[in-house]
Amino acid sequence: MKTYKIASIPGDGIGKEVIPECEKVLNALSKKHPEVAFQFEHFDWGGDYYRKYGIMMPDDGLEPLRSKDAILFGSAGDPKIPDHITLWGLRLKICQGFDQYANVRPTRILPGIETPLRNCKPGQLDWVIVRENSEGEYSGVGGRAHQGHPIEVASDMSIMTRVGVERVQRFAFKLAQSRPRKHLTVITKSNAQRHGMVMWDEIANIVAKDFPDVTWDKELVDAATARMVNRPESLDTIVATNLHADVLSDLAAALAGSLGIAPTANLDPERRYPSMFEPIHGSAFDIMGKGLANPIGTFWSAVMMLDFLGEKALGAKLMAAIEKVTANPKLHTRDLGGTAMMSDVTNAVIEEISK
Ligand SMILES: NC(=O)C1=CN([C@@H]2O[C@H](COP(=O)(O)OP(=O)(O)OC[C@H]3O[C@@H](n4cnc5c(N)ncnc54)[C@H](O)[C@@H]3O)[C@@H](O)[C@H]2O)C=CC1
Ligand SMILES: CC(=O)C(=O)O
Ligand SMILES: [K+]
Ligand SMILES: [Mn+2]
Repeated sequence: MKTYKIASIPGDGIGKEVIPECEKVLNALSKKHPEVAFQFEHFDWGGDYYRKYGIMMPDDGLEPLRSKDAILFGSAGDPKIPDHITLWGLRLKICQGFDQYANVRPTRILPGIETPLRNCKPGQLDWVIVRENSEGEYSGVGGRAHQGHPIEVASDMSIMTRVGVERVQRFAFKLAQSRPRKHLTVITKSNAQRHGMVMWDEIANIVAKDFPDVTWDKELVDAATARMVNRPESLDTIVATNLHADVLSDLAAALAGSLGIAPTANLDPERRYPSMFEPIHGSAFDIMGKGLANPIGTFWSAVMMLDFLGEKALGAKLMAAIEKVTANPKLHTRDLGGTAMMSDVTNAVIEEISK
């Protein structure tokens, strides 16, 4: 029997609701397939922890995570604490601390889900967005001076390193190569941002030479939004900066039906550190504590976790169960226009995997 050690960090808001549901689903999977087990260690980090100790997670909090096979994460964000404190104190501390530089965000229209795109057939929207996850606009470099005075100044510097850009592009080319279309779109803003983004374009030209079987094109990020809406079938694998891909992936999720469905993996592809799996959404202050959250994005993230752990068959089994459940409109949560509660969706997925 193989036992995977999983750090479970629900965090805040609906993260505290969807992560326990995901543990139930993984335990049900293990019950059906006893050759695999999950040993969860729980970490109560987040807004409540901050209210007690003044920090989102302990300063040496990466240590107990280091020995884990993977991290399951909910969301960082509390209505009563500034968003930059919660995000930097928890999620970014882990992503950057473990150099999880490749953030992978698949999007497709699952069975039974409606896209707001009038002319888009389900198979025409099948993307994987690779988000640079360690530097760029979210490097945290910058500062404020003259605070509160009329001459106040504030800056956020976007840091692009050759190593950082090349490694994420190489990862994206390789991912594109593994998909049937073998196509990559490199998204930048190299007309207006004339330094770092120009370097992105130059590096893409070099890395592309190592992937002769991958076709690729470039798109500026503003035009890319329109292309996602108007010609979804022209895209397949996408690579973009930390900020650009953050924005594009919420758009992608909405075009595929809901932010509540979309999964993500924060990967250290070299496996020096544990990787972290989470839904792309945040704490959803407007629905937290009501049992209304759609747990599918978290369950799909668990599929990505199983795949990364090498448990492809189990991942496929969970994905099939998810798709069986989305295909039934009676099991759609409110974000999908339905009336199902989060627990109805969880129970239905568990029922499917237990068959
Ligand atoms: N990875 C993380 O930890 C993230 C944290 N955040 C944090 O979350 C907090 C709220 O951020 P927002 O910008 O409002 O984004 P959000 O993703 O939490 O919510 C945006 C909208 O989508 C809906 N939504 C999101 N997930 C849903 C789900 N599973 N089921 C049904 N509806 C869902 C929400 O109800 C809301 O109307 C902030 O503190 C923000 O910094 C935001 C995004 C990611
Ligand atoms: C923080 C955020 O928006 C994200 O990780 O997507
Ligand atoms: K999240
Ligand atoms: Mn985001």
